[in-house]
Amino acid sequence: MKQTVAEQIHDLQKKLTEYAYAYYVKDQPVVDDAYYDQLYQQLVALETAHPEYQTSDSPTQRVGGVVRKGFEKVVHEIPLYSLNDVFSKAEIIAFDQRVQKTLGHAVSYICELKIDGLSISLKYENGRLVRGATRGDGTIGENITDNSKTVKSIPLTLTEPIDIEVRGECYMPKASFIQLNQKREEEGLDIFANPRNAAAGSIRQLDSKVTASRNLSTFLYTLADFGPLHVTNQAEALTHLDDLGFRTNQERAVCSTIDDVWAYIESFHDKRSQLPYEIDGVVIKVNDFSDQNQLGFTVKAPRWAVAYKFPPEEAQT
Ligand SMILES: NC(=O)c1cc2c(N)ncc(C(N)=O)c2s1
Repeated sequence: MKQTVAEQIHDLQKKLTEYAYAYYVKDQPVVDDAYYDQLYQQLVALETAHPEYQTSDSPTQRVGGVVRKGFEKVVHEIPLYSLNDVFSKAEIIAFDQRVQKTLGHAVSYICELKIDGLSISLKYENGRLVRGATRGDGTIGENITDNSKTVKSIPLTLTEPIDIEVRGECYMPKASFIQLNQKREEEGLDIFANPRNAAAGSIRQLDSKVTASRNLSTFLYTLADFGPLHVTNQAEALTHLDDLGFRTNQERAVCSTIDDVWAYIESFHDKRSQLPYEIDGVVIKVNDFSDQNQLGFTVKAPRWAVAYKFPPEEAQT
C-alpha cells in the first residue's frame, strides 16, 4: 500500500530524529552522513511542499532562523547554585569529615567531570522543550530558547510527556573550537580564547542560524524540578536523564570512600588532555538525596558538594 504524504513525512521525521539521537547524544552513528543528508533533503522537500505536516519538533527545525534584538530575561524559579571550590586532597578529606559529622554516618559520593562550558537550564512541558535559559546570576538568566533548539544534543521532545526542568553544561568540543578559530583567522575575525568563551559566544548569539553552525553540545547533570519522577540519588537521576533522551557524561562514578574519590580525581588529571572536551575539575556530591536535603545549603552553595579544581592546563604549544 503506497504511503500517504503525511505518513511519508512522519516516517522520515521519526527516522531522522532517531539517527540524530544516535549521532549527537550517544556518539554512536547508525547511518553514514550521506544517507542521513539524502533523507534530510527528502524531508525538507516534502515539508516545503506540504507545510501543514511540518511539526515544531521536526529535525528540519534545528537550523535556526530567528534573529533577535536582545534576550528576554528569565527568572529561575529554582535558583542555580554555585559550588565551593577545593584544591587539595586535604580539603576533600575535611569536606568528608564535615559531612559525616553533620549526618552522623559515612556516605557514598558520586564524582562527575566538571565541564568547562556554560550552565544552561531547560524546561519541558508535556515532554516538549518550552524554554532554554542561561544561568545568569543563578536567579535571573537570559531566554535562549531559539538557540537551544539548534543544539542537536538537546532533545526537542522527551521520551515521556512530563513537565520537568533540568540543568547542565553547554560546551564546544575541542575539535570544533580549533576549526572555528581557524575559520575566523582566515576571515580576519578575532579568535576565541578558549572553548568556554566560544560556547558562551555561540549560545548567546542573536542570530540562531549562527548558533546552529557552531556544533555545540551538552552534558545534563541536574534534575531541578523532578516532576513526576521518583529518584533517591544522583546516580539514579543521571540514569533518568539518559532514559528521557538527554546527553549525560558517562565518566561518572559512585565512590564509597574518599580514597576512591581521590583515585578518580588523579585518574582524570592524567586523562584530561585526551578528552574531546575541556574540563576544569571534578564535582564531588553526596549521592543520596535525603542526605543532600539534610545537609542543605549555605547562602550560595550546597554543603553536600564541592568542586575539586585542576591546576590550569599548560597552554597547548
Ligand atoms: N556550578 C555548578 O553547580 C556546577 C557546575 C558544573 C559543571 N561545570 N560541570 C559538571 C557539573 C556536574 N556534573 O554537577 C557541574 S555542577
